[in-house]
Amino acid sequence: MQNNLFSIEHISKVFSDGTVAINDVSLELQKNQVYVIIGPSGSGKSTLLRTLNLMEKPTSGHIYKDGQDITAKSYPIEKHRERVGMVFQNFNLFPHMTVLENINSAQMHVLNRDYKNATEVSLGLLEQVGLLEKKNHYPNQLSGGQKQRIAIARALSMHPEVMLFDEPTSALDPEMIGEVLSVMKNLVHSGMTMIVVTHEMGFAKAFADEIIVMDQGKVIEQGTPEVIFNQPKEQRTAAFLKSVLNPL
Ligand SMILES: Nc1ncnc2c1ncn2[C@@H]1O[C@H](COP(=O)(O)OP(=O)(O)OP(=O)(O)O)[C@@H](O)[C@H]1O
Repeated sequence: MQNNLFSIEHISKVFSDGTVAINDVSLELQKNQVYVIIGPSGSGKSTLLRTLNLMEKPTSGHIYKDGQDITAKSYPIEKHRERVGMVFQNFNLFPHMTVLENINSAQMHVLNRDYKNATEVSLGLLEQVGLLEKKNHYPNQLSGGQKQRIAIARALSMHPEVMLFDEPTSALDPEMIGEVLSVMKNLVHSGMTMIVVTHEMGFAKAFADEIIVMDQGKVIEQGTPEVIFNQPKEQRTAAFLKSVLNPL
């Protein structure tokens, strides 16, 4: 199918201690769509996300991107990662580099852009995330929300085809969550696929084209926010949503 980005076919991930993190998952992910993966703690959401940039290699099954088997031994992982941006819960900025250097780094070392071109791209992205005035600061001079906005800018500097977000707001104080979600909101349908693991149900409801619900290593159902929130097929989905939406 022309709009297919990833075809995930029967993947499982068993860690060396025997934990089955993903248990026979198959999914089709389309270009320029927003997917939000939800589910209880330990259900395999992060592991599934990490298989898409091969930070975790499935123990069995295959993942195809644009028809090519990215799980094949011969597949060029580094080239793949250039096209797949990742934003982590804990930002992963380089502490010894300024904000500008953080965003320039991969552009210069991986894409071979010269300093002038990289800086031009970085300054544009800093403006986009509203942090131009912080360009000469170091990460430890920033709030958590600012660090995450810089991490998003850094991932965007590679002009990725797909952005993976692994609980991007869960390490933040509540008052900083909105500024990060607002940057993410502006990326929705901007030409890239977004795959987001989050407990922010407001984001899922407002911006997901499709919600993927996981439990115990399996995708138990998937559908539009309307269906998942209002008429979930699975009792486990209803119970999970109740626990996060009405915890008391
Ligand atoms: N490197 C690892 N070695 C062994 N087990 C692991 C490893 N990474 C994750 N797991 C286990 O795999 C299962 C799935 O973990 P994963 O982090 O994917 O779940 P999750 O749904 O993202 O959870 P959370 O919402 O708490 O982040 C869990 O039981 C976890 O303990």
